[in-house]
Amino acid sequence: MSENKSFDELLLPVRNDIDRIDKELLKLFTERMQCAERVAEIKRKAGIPVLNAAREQVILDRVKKEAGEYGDSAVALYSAIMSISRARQHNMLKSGGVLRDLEQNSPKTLKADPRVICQGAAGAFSHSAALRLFPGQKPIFLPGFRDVFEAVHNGAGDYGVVPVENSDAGSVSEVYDLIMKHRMFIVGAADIPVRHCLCRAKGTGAVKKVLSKHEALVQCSAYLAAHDIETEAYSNTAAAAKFIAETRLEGVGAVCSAQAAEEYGLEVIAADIQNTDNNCTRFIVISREAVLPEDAEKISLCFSLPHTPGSLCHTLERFALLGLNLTKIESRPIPERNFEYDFYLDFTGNVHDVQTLALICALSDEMPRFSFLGNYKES
Ligand SMILES: O=C(O)C(=O)C[C@]1(C(=O)O)C=C[C@@H](O)C=C1
Repeated sequence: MSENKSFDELLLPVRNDIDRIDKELLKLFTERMQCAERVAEIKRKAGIPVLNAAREQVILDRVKKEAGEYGDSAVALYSAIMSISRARQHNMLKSGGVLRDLEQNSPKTLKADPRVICQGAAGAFSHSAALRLFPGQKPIFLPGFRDVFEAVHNGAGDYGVVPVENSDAGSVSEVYDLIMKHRMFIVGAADIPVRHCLCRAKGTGAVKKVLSKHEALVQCSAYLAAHDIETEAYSNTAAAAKFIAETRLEGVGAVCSAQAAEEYGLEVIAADIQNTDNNCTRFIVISREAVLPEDAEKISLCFSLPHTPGSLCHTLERFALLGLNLTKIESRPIPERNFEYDFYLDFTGNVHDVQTLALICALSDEMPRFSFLGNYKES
């Protein structure tokens, strides 16, 4: 430090330079945005899409080359500038018309007195979830997830209640795939605490093997391994309980809820055998039509991304720019497309918010595949 000057005094001239440069940058940024608006008007007349990936690549290659040692940083900066440019154009062109119609015209409340479909049998965790989500309704049980989706798809039921994720065992991938296959909307969600019991038919001997849903067996893996109990996957926890109550197979037990044990008159040998104390499963409500409450708080989307460097990062940045909090991201392989993926994204937000709707509409226009899955309340 020079003899008599403070750090502030030393910084002053360089900060003055930065302020002067920022002023110029801002002026140029504003001018560039006005160019983007002119481009949008031309695109409106010509009916061409906002995104032009080839043009963006030409710009990115050029700035990388011209910025020398700052090449990669310049690419990051220009990617952000062009993302903002696209967002402006999408707003002007009111992109994503289908989604805007959905936001305007979808019902805001769930149907009264609906027919609710669940997988499994009475006493299943889906049953608890259905009672939490639709108090007073008597759900209809079908054997598989596929049956639940088909029943809702063909109108035999209004809503289906299915699990999507467990805090210990992770996602139920079959359900994610069925959501896409049947183009269902998610219209509600609830987190249900999951406590498993080891049960047997009264009067049968020591349990050597248990039947239960695959996910439940995973959630109880530590206990079952410690007690040398063989496992066999069954369609559902409560269905397994019902099966062993009916067949009374010697040495065969079930892993199920205390309610299922009671429902089918089983003896509980050990309670709370799950690996973790706060074991919890998230259930969603699926529907053929969207329901978009004014106070919905969670949005789910599914999209694929172009195979370009940083495409996921730049997409997520757009959520950050609006202060939207991502609560889940998951990738699933796209059937028949080797090593290409759909991304499932959950974030807190409401589609009736103008900026959030604009972002979703912009993404729907830009992504190779895009589905808005729903905006719902969590109970
Ligand atoms: O040149 C265009 O077509 C534009 O829309 C402008 C612009 C940009 O900001 O440079 C924005 C979006 C396109 O994806 C490509 C480039």
